[in-house]
Amino acid sequence: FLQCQLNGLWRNDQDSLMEISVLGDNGDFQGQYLTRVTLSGGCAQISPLRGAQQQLGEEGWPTFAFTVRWEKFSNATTAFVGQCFVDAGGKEILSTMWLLREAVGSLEEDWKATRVGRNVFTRKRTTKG
Ligand SMILES: O=C1C=CC(=NNc2ccccc2C(=O)O)C=C1
Repeated sequence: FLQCQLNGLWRNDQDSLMEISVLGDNGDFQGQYLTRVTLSGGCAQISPLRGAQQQLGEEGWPTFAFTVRWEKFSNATTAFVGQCFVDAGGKEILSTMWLLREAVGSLEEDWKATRVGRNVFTRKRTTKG
């Protein structure tokens, strides 16, 4: 499918923006993540992301995974896994689940260091339409 190529600009439920720019020929990709949320109440930050997607060509929609290393404010990392779908109206969505790992001060606190959630990304309309 021509659709569900991951490169481009995506937006999630929290209104964060993700730009996937470099697609390697082995399914690797890189990009930037502009988060709208912070754990410490700081301002929005741009953080690097790296991932890999399945290369399916014509059949099926690719599964992928990527990690965001949150810059500056926090010693935290999020891993997203998901799949790209095209809905009945031809709209592409990235349906993902994520694990957010926050640094904690001791092994005793390790139990509370990882959060999990769902996130859906849709393409951000660019002016090019
Ligand atoms: O300093 C930080 C630390 C964690 C963050 N997590 N963001 C996320 C975690 C899970 C899903 C979506 C987001 C998001 O920012 O959109 C953001 C900034």
